[in-house]
Amino acid sequence: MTDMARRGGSVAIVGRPNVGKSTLLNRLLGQKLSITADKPQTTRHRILGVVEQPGGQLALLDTPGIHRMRGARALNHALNRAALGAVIEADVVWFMIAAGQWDEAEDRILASLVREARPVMLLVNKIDRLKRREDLLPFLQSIAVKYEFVEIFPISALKGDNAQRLVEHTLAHLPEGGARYPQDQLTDRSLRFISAEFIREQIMRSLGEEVPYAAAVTIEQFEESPTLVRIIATVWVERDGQKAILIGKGGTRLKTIGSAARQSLEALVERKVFLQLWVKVRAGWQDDPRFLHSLELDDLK
Ligand SMILES: Nc1nc2c(ncn2[C@@H]2O[C@H](COP(=O)(O)OP(=O)(O)OP(=O)(O)O)[C@@H](O)[C@H]2O)c(=O)[nH]1
Repeated sequence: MTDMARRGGSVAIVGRPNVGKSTLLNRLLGQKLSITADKPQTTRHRILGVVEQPGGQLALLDTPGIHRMRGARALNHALNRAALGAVIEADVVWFMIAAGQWDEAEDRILASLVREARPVMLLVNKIDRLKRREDLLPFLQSIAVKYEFVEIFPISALKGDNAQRLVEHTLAHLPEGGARYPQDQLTDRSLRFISAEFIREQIMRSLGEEVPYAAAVTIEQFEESPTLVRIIATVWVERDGQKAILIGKGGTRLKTIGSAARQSLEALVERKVFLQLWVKVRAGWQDDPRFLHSLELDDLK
């Protein structure tokens, strides 16, 4: 097959927070690119991951979970905008839900997808979690009537069940000649950006409810050599109390976060990583357009 003939296109992965969108992206890439945690609203950006297959190329767009806006902080608007922006860019949409769960949030998301008129494949994730397998079929029947989905796919992003079939079926819906990224390109995000995300991932994972949502990471220094990547980063929080929690007694929590982030970065860059973290307070950053701009959170990316 010539390169010109290879099928390809963009696929937006959308759904409510925490259904497993980033887990699926990483699974299909065969490596971690998008951060995951057992908490809603982990993903804050649109993350491109390019999946190469013999039959073509999928440009997967992982998106922030679409959520109902409580209050109207600029950050929340940016998250929903990033998700819907990816849908507008996409040739096909993967609408992900968790097996057994369809309520008002799903109705709302579906309504916005219908408006954009893209072919929608429904992904029913976390089938490995179902206690009774026989519950799956009636659930699939009950959601099949919601919309004319192009296909409905039960999957497990975590275990990989049905993931390869999903890719093959999706390629069939993408145009010939649509592969647009070089075959060795993984993403359009810089290593610097991914580093900030990997640090944020560990904050999401190691702290309770409040602090992760008040935290943002910026990279102050990023130097690469063939053997070492040297990173100095600042973690921004909104209040002094959050700073104290993040640092922990005698600095232990920050140390644990830094060490876990360093390890996951080393796996990505296949080099040693030196990582230094600072914590600073910036009240109201979630409403500060200039700061959101510096986090690349003000565009449709
Ligand atoms: N059992 C099970 N857990 C899964 C599966 N897929 C994802 N998870 C878990 O669900 C949680 C959320 O996964 P994420 O991939 O971060 O979810 P997300 O949809 O990207 O979340 P947001 O960033 O909030 O939009 C994590 O703890 C995952 O390990 C699955 O197929 N089975």
